[in-house]
Amino acid sequence: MIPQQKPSGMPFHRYQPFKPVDLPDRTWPSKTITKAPRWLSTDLRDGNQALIEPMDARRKSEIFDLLVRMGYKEIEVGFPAASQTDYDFVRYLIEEDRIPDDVQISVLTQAREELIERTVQSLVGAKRATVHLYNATAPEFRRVVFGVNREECKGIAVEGTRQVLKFAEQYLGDTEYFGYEYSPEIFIDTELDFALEVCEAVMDVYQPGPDREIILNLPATVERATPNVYADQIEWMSRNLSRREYVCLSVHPHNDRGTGVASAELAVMAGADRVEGCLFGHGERTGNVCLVTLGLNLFSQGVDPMIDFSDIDEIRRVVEHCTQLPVSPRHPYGGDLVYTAFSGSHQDAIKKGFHALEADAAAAGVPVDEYRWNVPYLPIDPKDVGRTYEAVIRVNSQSGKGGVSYVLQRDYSIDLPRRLQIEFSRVVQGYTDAEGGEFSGERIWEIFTDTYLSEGMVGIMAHRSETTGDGEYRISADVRLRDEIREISGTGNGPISAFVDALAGVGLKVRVLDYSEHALSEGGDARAAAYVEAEVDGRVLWGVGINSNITTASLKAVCSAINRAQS
Ligand SMILES: CC(=O)SCCNC(=O)CCNC(=O)[C@H](O)C(C)(C)COP(=O)(O)OP(=O)(O)OC[C@H]1O[C@@H](n2cnc3c(N)ncnc32)[C@H](O)[C@@H]1OP(=O)(O)O
Ligand SMILES: CC(C)C(=O)C(=O)O
Repeated sequence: MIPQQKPSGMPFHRYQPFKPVDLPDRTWPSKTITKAPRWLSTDLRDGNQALIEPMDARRKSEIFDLLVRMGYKEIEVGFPAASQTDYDFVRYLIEEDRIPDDVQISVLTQAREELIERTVQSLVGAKRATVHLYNATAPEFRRVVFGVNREECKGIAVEGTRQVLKFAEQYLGDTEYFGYEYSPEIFIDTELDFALEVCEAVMDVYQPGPDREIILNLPATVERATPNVYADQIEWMSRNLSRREYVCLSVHPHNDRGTGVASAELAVMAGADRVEGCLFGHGERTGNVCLVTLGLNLFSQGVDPMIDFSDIDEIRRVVEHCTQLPVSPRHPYGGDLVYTAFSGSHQDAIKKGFHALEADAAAAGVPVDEYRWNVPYLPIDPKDVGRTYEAVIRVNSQSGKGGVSYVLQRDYSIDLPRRLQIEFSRVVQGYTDAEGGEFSGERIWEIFTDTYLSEGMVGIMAHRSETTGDGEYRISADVRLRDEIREISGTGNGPISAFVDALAGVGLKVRVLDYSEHALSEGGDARAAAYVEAEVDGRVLWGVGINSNITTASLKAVCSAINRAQS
């Protein structure tokens, strides 16, 4: 019988389901995203206002330069009326000429005259600048926070817009491109007809038109609905807004339900032209939508994100340094562990995937770095974001033969035959079970050498051989047998069988079942590895030999199998 879940006792009756939007002819579910939306980074504003220690000018400047290097063209640089630090930072960017000509900075303000004036003043001398005005429009905010009715709430937005225009005219005569953005804050909880009414009223004042776009930004200030509801809201607004061709419809998802990325993506499918967010999802509470995830999600679908993520670790380092908050090791695309497989079946598939990729690329005559990426468990090639393959396969107690052998091959050029992989991974498993934690390449190599390459009962000191006229192979060898050096000789159809014959003469019975060898390196000091599967005293096990002489390597491998049988 299937176990029955029990009521949790949690006070869920205190919460109400979010009301869906009545939009039966919604079109977004059948859309796909084929080009990057316009991005706005609000790392220096929404991201900054939620830090334990807001960034100082130096840290803000580092983030700004990073965003510019990455290719962001719209950057919200602060809330200048909030603090002297924010104000001074905007002044610094302008006065020190730190803003490239093709970058539009923006600044946020409440709809309060004295704040708007100071905000606009902060922009004097900027070539391109946007003032972003907001006021909360949701019913609960109208009632509790502002104590206003719908008309009065709309009036705040309208009056604020007028004041922005007035002060822009007064202070920003030299600005080459002045932009205006309006956000009905808490849009997600605002009645759609009212959100539309406020946006229309704001547009009536601003008068968008050719070369005079207005950005209407519809924030999921607190993410409270499933992403499909947000998408319906955006599609509804997109369909019903007048002057749509002059409106840049922007979204600003937060991540309270953990679905900020999905909300942004569905919103773009629903008609949003622009997305506001922060690198690695910084921002109020659970954060703003993560721009890294959104960008690289597009990349993974073959769409140019129009942002350069090719050095993800550098991006992460700067963000961690400036925000003084760590990025989770599991963070999509940028976390330490996100291109790593510890578990055996994943490692096996990845290893096979890499081989197949190389073979397919070679067959197609295309460099592997250019070939269509398709490796199991890795949505993108870690190299495309500046990672190496070093950390792709790491070994712990969950790992199987694929992982262990991959690490040996990657770090030591050791290419174990399949049955030896199985045998050795059981050896490693014994250690990982006993010791716990992750095993580095060095540790695995140490176990490998202890297991297969260390001295034992028998060792080969020297050997001489000749081939007789009828193709028989004769060997005589000096072997160390326990503490004695003995000269032994034997014949066979090759060095291994002749050596096995010689060993039989001193009572060591070995039956060789399988053999393989490969070069470990190229050039004058080339070494080879030999692998022998042998039956010794009724046990079947592998031996390994490494030497610059391939015959010596194979005789060592026979000795290694005998020694292992004794242990
Ligand atoms: C969703 C968002 O992220 S919005 C951005 C939020 N970011 C910030 O608030 C950071 C910067 N803010 C600040 O530093 C301060 O709030 C300041 C300097 C702007 C204003 O400070 P204060 O004047 O002390 O006001 P306070 O912070 O208490 O803000 C609340 C007041 O502003 C009013 N208010 C809040 N938002 C708005 C708005 N968008 N438009 C008009 N008035 C607003 C409130 O109704 C309240 O008014 P009341 O005092 O008459 O009740
Ligand atoms: C000011 C607006 C855009 C905001 O930050 C929010 O609603 O989250």
